[in-house]
Amino acid sequence: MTAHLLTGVRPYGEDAADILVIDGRIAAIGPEAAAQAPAEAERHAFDELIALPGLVDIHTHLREPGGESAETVYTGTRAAAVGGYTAVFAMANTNPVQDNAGVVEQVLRLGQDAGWVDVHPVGAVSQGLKGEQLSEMGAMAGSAAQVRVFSDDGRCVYDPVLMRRALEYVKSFDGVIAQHSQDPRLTEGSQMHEGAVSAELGLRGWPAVAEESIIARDVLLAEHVGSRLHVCHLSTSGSVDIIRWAKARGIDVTAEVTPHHLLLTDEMARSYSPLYKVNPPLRTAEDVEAVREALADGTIDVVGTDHAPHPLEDKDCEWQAGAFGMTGLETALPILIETMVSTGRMTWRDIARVMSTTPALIGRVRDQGQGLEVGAPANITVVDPTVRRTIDGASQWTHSTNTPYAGMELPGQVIATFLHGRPTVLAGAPVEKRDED
Ligand SMILES: NC(=O)N[C@@H](CC(=O)O)C(=O)O
Ligand SMILES: [Zn+2]
Ligand SMILES: [Zn+2]
Repeated sequence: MTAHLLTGVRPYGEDAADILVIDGRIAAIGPEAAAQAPAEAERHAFDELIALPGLVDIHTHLREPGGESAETVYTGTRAAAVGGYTAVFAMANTNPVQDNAGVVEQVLRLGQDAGWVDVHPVGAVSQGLKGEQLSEMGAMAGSAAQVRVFSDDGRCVYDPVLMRRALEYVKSFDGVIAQHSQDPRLTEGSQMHEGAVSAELGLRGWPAVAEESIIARDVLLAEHVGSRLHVCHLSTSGSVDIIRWAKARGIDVTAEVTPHHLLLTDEMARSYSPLYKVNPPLRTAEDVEAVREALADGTIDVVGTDHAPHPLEDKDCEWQAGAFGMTGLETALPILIETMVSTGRMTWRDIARVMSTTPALIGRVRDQGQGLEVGAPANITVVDPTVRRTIDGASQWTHSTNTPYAGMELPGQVIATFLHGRPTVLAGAPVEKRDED
């Protein structure tokens, strides 16, 4: 038997209550926890700290296989644990692409061997992400990886016929298509959000309509075939309006926003630093306000990090040559505290909903996101919201350093993470898996 007693902690930021964990499950919460704790239980004093259900990232790039110079499953999932995550959905744009049962099972195994978080591989929609032929979605769904989320992320499923077929196909196993909504024709050579700043800087613009037109098409397709659509990294005020309309109409759509689109604007491009180059691009202050409001009112369902590590040479260069993407697993919760909790827009229960419960539901994962309740799997994140830290790319646990928050002071630090009852992070640092685990 393994047992942990978390004392003095505040579930969801509410009244302090001890939590007893036995053999991977929450055995008791409240006054009875200490009384029921076996003598050998490991004790953790977490007075004044906040407990949340383990975070679930619906959108992570782990890069392995093929992109190990940026990240491996090991380093990426270790960064996830340090960020408070207990599960991640690993995007399919690896090399080889996660478009068949063999590759998704390889990523699943790498995740299990690393042991930092549960890794749920995402399957590609199209073979080789080429947007032509459907991938072996059924085989991936039936594989050991039990894939339910399918995405060509990094690329848009542009062909409406292919998109329709994909939406139809995943219905048979309750899957979902996670779309990277970007019209490729309207964004050829685009470098940053199309607006006053791009005009001033002389960088090719990326119009909001390139995102919004695809989302509008896709919600109508999802309605037509009666299937489930997830919109990745929504970034504009117009996209929020379309999702609000679609939900009011009863369309089965969920939407995601990234931490960076909740905090940063296209003004950052004035630095010409590719650290701020991301897909979709950073938008205007009005868009930031719209996505904050939409996350608070439930129009946007979840926060996905879109953690996109890149090797230094792809970011330490001029803007035009830089790669799109920024790391995010270790800064997501601090940014949510900064933008949504400290501002009074969301409670800790709301944070648990958008960063744990709903992402697990969208991905049809049963042993995550269940909340801090007796009998639930003991996936628990313990956070100190009062600490303020200056972010420094070199001291993060991800293998890459392309964080846009370097030098920025952000609130909150994850002190501990428990994955199915086993600590993966203690005192803010990762804990290696022991043989007896
Ligand atoms: N977000 C990004 O800017 N980049 C992602 C791809 C993606 O999420 O579209 C990547 O794989 O690097
Ligand atoms: Zn994308
Ligand atoms: Zn992505």
